[in-house]
Amino acid sequence: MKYSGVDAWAKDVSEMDMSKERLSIPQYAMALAHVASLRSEDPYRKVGAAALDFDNRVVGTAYNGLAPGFDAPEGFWDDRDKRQKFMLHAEVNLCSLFKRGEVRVIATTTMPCTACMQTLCAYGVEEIYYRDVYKQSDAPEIAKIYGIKLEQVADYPLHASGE
Ligand SMILES: Nc1ccn([C@H]2C[C@H](O)[C@@H](COP(=O)(O)O)O2)c(=O)n1
Repeated sequence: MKYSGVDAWAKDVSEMDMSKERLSIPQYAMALAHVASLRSEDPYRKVGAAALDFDNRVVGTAYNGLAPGFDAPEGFWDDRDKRQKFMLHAEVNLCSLFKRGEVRVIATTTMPCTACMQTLCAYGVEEIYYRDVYKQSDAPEIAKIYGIKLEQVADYPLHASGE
């Protein structure tokens, strides 16, 4: 599949033979995560995440941002280093929606950071899909040692791999 934007995606979908073509579960979860990322208020990096249960039903979606109800003071967004410790990651916000053992699949538009990967392990998540690599993360090493599937998914409606 090749998508280069919402218009191209809409055209492709309208031309798809829906009786034969079907999104895979990772693509489905990533498309949901992508839409959630559009709600992020972080101008530097917008991250979305989606959770599916053991029947592939949607448990919820979330995105990175400030604690609910907190209004950023003037200049808050100007300094990435200063605001970093206050940002709630999409994956942590997602974990606030379920209990351990309720979710099998997570898709997140950015690879989980080390702390979020540890949290996802604690919640019993079995498969994690990410779109963008997050360089300062030990997620691949953590996934390997705990036997969690961690795979990149970059080709899905709204987004084409290589873009
Ligand atoms: N897996 C990730 C990586 C980052 N972020 C968020 C936290 C910040 O809001 C923004 C930028 O993060 P940083 O400055 O740490 O790169 O992205 C996130 O929600 N999930």
